[in-house]
This record gives sequence, C-alpha cells and structure tokens, in this order.
Amino acid sequence: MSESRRLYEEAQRVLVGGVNSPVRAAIKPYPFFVREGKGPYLFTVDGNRLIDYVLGYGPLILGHAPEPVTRRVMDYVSRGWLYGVPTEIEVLLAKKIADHFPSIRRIRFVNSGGEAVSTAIRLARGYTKRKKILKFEGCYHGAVDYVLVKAGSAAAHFGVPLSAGVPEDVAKLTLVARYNDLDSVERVMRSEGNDVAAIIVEPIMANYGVIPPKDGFLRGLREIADRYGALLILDEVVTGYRIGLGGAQRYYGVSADITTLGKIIGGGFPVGAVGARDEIMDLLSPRGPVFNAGTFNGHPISMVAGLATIEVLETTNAYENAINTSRRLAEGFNDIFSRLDIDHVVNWAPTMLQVFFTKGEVVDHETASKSNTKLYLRLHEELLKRGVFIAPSQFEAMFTSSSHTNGIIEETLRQVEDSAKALR
Ligand SMILES: Cc1ncc(COP(=O)(O)O)c(C=O)c1O
Ligand SMILES: N[C@H](C=O)CCC(=O)O
Repeated sequence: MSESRRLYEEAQRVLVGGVNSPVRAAIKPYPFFVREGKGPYLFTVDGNRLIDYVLGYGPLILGHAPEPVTRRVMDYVSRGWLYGVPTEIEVLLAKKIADHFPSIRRIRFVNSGGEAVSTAIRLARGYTKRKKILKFEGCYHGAVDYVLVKAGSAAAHFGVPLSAGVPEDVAKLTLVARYNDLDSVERVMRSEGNDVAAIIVEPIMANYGVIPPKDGFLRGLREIADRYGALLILDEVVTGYRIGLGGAQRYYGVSADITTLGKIIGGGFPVGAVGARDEIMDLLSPRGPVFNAGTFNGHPISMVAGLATIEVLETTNAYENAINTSRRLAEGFNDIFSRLDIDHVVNWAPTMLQVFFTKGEVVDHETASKSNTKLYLRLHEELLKRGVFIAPSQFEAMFTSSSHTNGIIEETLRQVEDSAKALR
C-alpha cells in the first residue's frame, strides 16, 4: 500500500472526507500527500516529483518556497508571531497595495478571501442601506452564506448549487445573472436594482475553469452599478497580483468601489483583505458601525510573506516569466489537441489557463458546462501518472509561476501529448 493511501485511510477517520477543503478529495482514487514543495515541484510522500500547476490554488506565483520569501519569514519568526497589537509590517503591506490599486485608499486585513468577501458585502450593505447582492452564476467568492448561490469551484464540482444550512431568507437576497451578459444584468437590475447594495464579480472568472471578461463587460457593470446606485465589488482574490501589479482592474481599466484580495498578498500564508476609498472604509469598526474583527487579522507572518512576494514581483522579471510560460502552455495544449483532432477550447489570461473539451467558445457557466468534464478528469489522471499536477476539477484553473522555466513547460507538453494520446 502506498504511503499516501495509508495516510488517506487514517485521515478519513479523523477528517471529514479525509481532507480540509473538498476539492482536495476530487483526486481519485485518493489524494496524494505532500512531503515538500520547491520551485515548480511538489514532492510526495510516495517519492514522486510532480510539476505543479495548482500552486496552492493560485497564491504561489513565485513557486514553492522561493528564497527571498523563505528568508524573510524565517527572520521574522524568531521575533514571535502574534502580538494582538499593530506591527509596522501591516502598514508597509497596506501602503504597497494602495500604491498599486488606485481604487484602494484604506485596507482591512483579514484571514481568508471568504472573510474579505463577507466584510465587503457587509460594508456595501452598511454604505447603501440596501440588502440585496447581485452575483454571477459560476463565480465563486468563498464559503460564505451570502454568495453560496450557484457558485463555481468545489460547489460546482460536487453539485451543490445551494448549500444546505444557508437559510432561505439569506439566499433570496442573492440575485444571480449570467457572466459576460450585460442584458441579463440589466434585466435583474431593472426589477430589483433599487434594493441592490452591490454587484460582486470575479473580473476573470477563475472558478469555473478560466473565463476572461468580454470587451466592455466590466466597464458595463461599472456603468450599471453607478446608474442604480449600487457598489461594484471586484473580487480579486485570484486575480490580484496574478494578472499583474494592480490586478484585473488595472489590466482592464475598470475601477472598483470595493476590492477583495487574498492568496498572493499573503505569499501563500492565510490572508484576505478588503479595500476601498475612505468614505466606504471609514464605516468599518473602530471608526464606524460596520463590524469586523479578528484575532489573526494582519498576521505578521502573512504580512511579511506577502510583502516579500510583492517586492520580488516589482523588482524582477517574475511576471514576464510566468506570463510567457502560461502563454506557451496554452499554445501547446491547443496544438496537441488540434493535431489529435480532439474538440477543445483553451482559455487564457496572464499566468492562468484552462482547457475545456467542447466546441465553440467558453464564455460563461453554460458554455463551460458543455465541456466533457469526464475527459478533463481523465486528462488530470493521465498527467498525474506522468508527473504533472493539474487541478482535479474542470471548475478550477491552471496557474504558472516564475519558477516554471521554458524547459519545464516543454517537458510538461511532452507529457500532455502522451496523456492526450491515451485519452483516445
Ligand atoms: C475569487 C475568489 N474569491 C474568494 C475566494 C475565497 O478565498 P479563501 O479560500 O481564501 O476563503 C476564492 C477562493 O477560494 C476565490 O477564488
Ligand atoms: N477554487 C478555490 C479557490 O480559489 C480552491 C481552493 C479550495 O476551495 O480549497
């Protein structure tokens, strides 16, 4: 019996489903257990080396254990790591983010993307004095009651469009429109717009595979939100610092009222952040009546790792590497599946991509759902056998990091070719 299998059997006795987040249980017949990660590689307890395109579901844009981040964390840890009072490092990271995101003047650090989203929604409700939220089918914003309606990611993979335990009275405050379809937004807003506190969107949908916004979609949302007096929340938990400094809002030239961040700004340690202009943020406790608090908010180790990561992104060619390799990977997937005459679509955005086994374009949850998800899972399994780890779910993304060299991409593509042949 492999060591991973033994550990999984043990894990199932004490952890629900043997895991702590459901997508991890999507690896069949059982998830592999990791001994360590270095650069683009994971090393399993079974002695396998895997090229990693999951990267902790996005945070590790520099790869595993990059030297500048490791050094800063190790230095910091010897000074203790939790004080219950502020540290300079929180201020430095907040200033850095405010420099990169003009729509953000003040920040509150929390511990996860989901917490950031729930704080952002509470703020939007406090600011507008309205109750409803408009989200998009297939977008995922964390395991948060207000947005667990027709969500992507593991909620889509395991078929949970409405989570049990979310009171109907809460779910009915969440309205749903179709991503990349401004008419569907207009329709909802025409009948309910005066009750809508915020439109929340992933600027690039990254939890239903990867689905970039069509030209004008995000600007259209900005215009509709303004017209109805609702706030626009850009959930940049994935895209913030992945698409580039300034996130998707800089890349697509659209400004958010409230931005949520997570993942990369903690350098792979737990983190979330909500940011906006002063007038909105000053509603938050202790200044205002909208409550937020957290024992671990602004955790020094997450702050130091996030700051070190962003400094590397600012001062090296890390983005150039990660963007070029993601592009080459997308082209390679396309070439291989075209040559083998397998219907497919590859969607790409800087440093992220996903392959869908379908004809035509993938622009929303419906077109993505036409993908042959079983074939995708077989691809994941064939690649895993050959030392390449892509997400075990169609409704996740592939990510590259600055540690993925051209050589590693070419090695990956050789394995993709062999895997694709095995699919026929
Ligand atoms: C766009 C987006 N928002 C929010 C979240 C929630 O973040 P976390 O898992 O850190 O709670 C995620 C990922 O889980 C995400 O992809
Ligand atoms: N899609 C999720 C976050 O982006 C995946 C992480 C998880 O739920 O464990």
